[in-house]
Amino acid sequence: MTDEPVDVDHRADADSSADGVLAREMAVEQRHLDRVYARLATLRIEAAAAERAGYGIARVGNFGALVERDAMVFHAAQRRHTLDAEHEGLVFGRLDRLDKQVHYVGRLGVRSETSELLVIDWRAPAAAAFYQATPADPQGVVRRRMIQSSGETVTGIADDLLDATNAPDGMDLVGDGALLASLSRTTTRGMRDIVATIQREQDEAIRSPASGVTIVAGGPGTGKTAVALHRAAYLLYSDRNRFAGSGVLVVGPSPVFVEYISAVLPSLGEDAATLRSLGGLMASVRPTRRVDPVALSSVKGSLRMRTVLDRAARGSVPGAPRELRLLYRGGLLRLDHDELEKARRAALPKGARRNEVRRVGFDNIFAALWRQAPAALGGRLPKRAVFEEELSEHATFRDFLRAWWPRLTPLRVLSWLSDVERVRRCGRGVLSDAETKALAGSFAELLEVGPTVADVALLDELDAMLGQPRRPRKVKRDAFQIAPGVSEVSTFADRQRAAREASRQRPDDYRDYAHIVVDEAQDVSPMQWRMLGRRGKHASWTIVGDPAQSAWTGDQAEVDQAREAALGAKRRNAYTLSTNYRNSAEIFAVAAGVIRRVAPELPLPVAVRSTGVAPRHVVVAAGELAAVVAAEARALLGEVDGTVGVITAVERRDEVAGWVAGLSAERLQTVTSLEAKGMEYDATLLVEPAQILGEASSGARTLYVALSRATQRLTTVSVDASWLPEDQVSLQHMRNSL
Ligand SMILES: Nc1ncnc2c1ncn2[C@@H]1O[C@H](COP(=O)(O)OP(=O)(O)OP(=O)(O)O)[C@@H](O)[C@H]1O
Repeated sequence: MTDEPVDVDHRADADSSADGVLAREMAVEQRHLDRVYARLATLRIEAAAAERAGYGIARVGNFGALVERDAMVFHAAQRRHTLDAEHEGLVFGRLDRLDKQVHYVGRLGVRSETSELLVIDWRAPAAAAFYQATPADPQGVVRRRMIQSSGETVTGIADDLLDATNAPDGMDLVGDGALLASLSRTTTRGMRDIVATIQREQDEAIRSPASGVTIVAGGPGTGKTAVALHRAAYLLYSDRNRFAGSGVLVVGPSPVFVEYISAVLPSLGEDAATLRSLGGLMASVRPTRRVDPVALSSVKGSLRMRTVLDRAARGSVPGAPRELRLLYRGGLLRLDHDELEKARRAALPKGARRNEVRRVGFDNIFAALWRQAPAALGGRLPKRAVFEEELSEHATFRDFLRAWWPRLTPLRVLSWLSDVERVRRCGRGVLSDAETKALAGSFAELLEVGPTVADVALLDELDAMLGQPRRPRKVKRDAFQIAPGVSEVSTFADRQRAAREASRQRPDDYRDYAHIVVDEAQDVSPMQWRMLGRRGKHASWTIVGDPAQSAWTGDQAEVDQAREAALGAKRRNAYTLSTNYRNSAEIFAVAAGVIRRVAPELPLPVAVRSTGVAPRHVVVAAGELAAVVAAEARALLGEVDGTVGVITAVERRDEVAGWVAGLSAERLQTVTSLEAKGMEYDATLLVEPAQILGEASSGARTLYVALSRATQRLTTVSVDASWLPEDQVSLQHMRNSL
């Protein structure tokens, strides 16, 4: 990499007023941007042509040509891919270094036709100083400049002087902080990348070592999700073969959340990561919106369910034949219930997978029948091979085997647990009476209504316990067969291409990810950790979460145990984020008041932005709730340009959604307190917060989440105002009639 200085223009005789300096500096940056975009246009044309030509060379097929093709196709394909990505804000930073070099930082690296470095990719080591340098530790940077642009036009610049002693004469400083400007912008439906304003503590977590387990903690709005996504992009950049080849899986709490974050990686030019919600990890299962009560989902998430499921998976099949009676060669062959049970148990030693040892069960039946055949058949007894062959073709016998040891699906086994007596048998010693009844009741709805999110981890566990029926093996495709007759494993371009191909061709139940990012990790249950662990046996991990926002009401020791088992003995790298970039200070004060009541010692992040607008707490009579909620939602839509989130207790969601139906569908979303996890809106309207508080023993933490979703406006509407922190009571607006 050459670090030649690029064209810098400091004209001493120019206008020295603030506006004059700003205009001059913006013109300097505009000239650079023009150069970059012109170069980009050429590169785009060249890339398309080079790729076509490169594959033309490949068809010639000799070794020298392949090497040449390698270079051409690699650069061309990579370029075309990145050049086609979104380029708004392509160049967003500039570093003036002590050694007089000037580096521009942007979404991708761009060189001039003479290999001069016009832009450094933000993920490259040379760009790290843009995020990490401070006046206390300038890292060789004299001035850091943020460049804002719209399309291809520079719209603003903002400077930090990092090394005043070494600043050259005539170095101008302009602008206000770009971070605060970016925080005050309007929220759209999707999350946006923060590549231009990543802060130092965030950058350290993003660039944490690729191997091992990176753990990022921090309160609401500290950028944990943003860090997790930028880290995925960083890993894909730093070792594309490994991470794009075997895949990066990003897991979030809900489909609403996954939709919210889905645009961030593509905006960074990365589309190789797989995004899934916790309920969407099994390709064959789609959970419904049915939600388990918090206490029940803690039972379903508990490791105790392993015992229950294991017993269910190994138990007898409901409705299976209790005896076998077979007329064969004029004799009666008969196995009673005890003999059938013996054959089943002998085929299922501990750890055996039922679908995989089906053949052993069948063999046991043949053996038991053969033992009694001499007595039943006398002189008509054939040789054993003939006996087995004839039985295998005997229709009644085949029907019996199918009914006695069917191929089982996880859904079928779980639905057996709708029978309360079976749950009692399978749960002996691990489930209370109340838990037994609640589980059976919930599984009764499984076949009719569909599984809940917590059921998915149970189905996945059963899938692992039951195993796959044996299937003929498919011929394995050679990932490095790049074209018919052209096969090689040694060139970078091929690996690159194979990696991209691999991500497209990954099977639905793919499990061998190179890296797994888990967001909102505080809400992952022990059974869900096991489900994640099965998908990353050889993976490195990024775990992002905030224990204070957890809705888990079960045994914390179980969570720790399951999580440690999933992550394995890999090295841990821990980071803590301390600034809340989302909430205005006024809004976060309400959330802080709620969490302080249950966790007075908890370190809380600092909200850096103040809007001067106090949250609005409206107290109404029960009969007025619907009308006031609709009126307040309408008011918020008028006050902010962006999104409004209406947040309710789980059981009220549909009712409240009905109250605000008809208001802006693009800008307003009604979500439950649990769906609100990780989300962000310009304004939020909390309906009856006391009900969220009372939903479960984790109610205060869930209310803390709900109260910390808004960037600009927070309104609460309560019939029961007892939840209000004391310092907020004076702000409440009593309202008895409309
Ligand atoms: N360095 C930054 N520059 C600009 N915006 C930022 C920065 N860091 C975070 N943000 C913004 O702050 C908001 C909160 O970030 P994010 O959702 O990642 O926080 P979080 O820690 O995951 O929050 P929570 O735990 O509450 O879900 C987002 O809008 C994000 O874009």
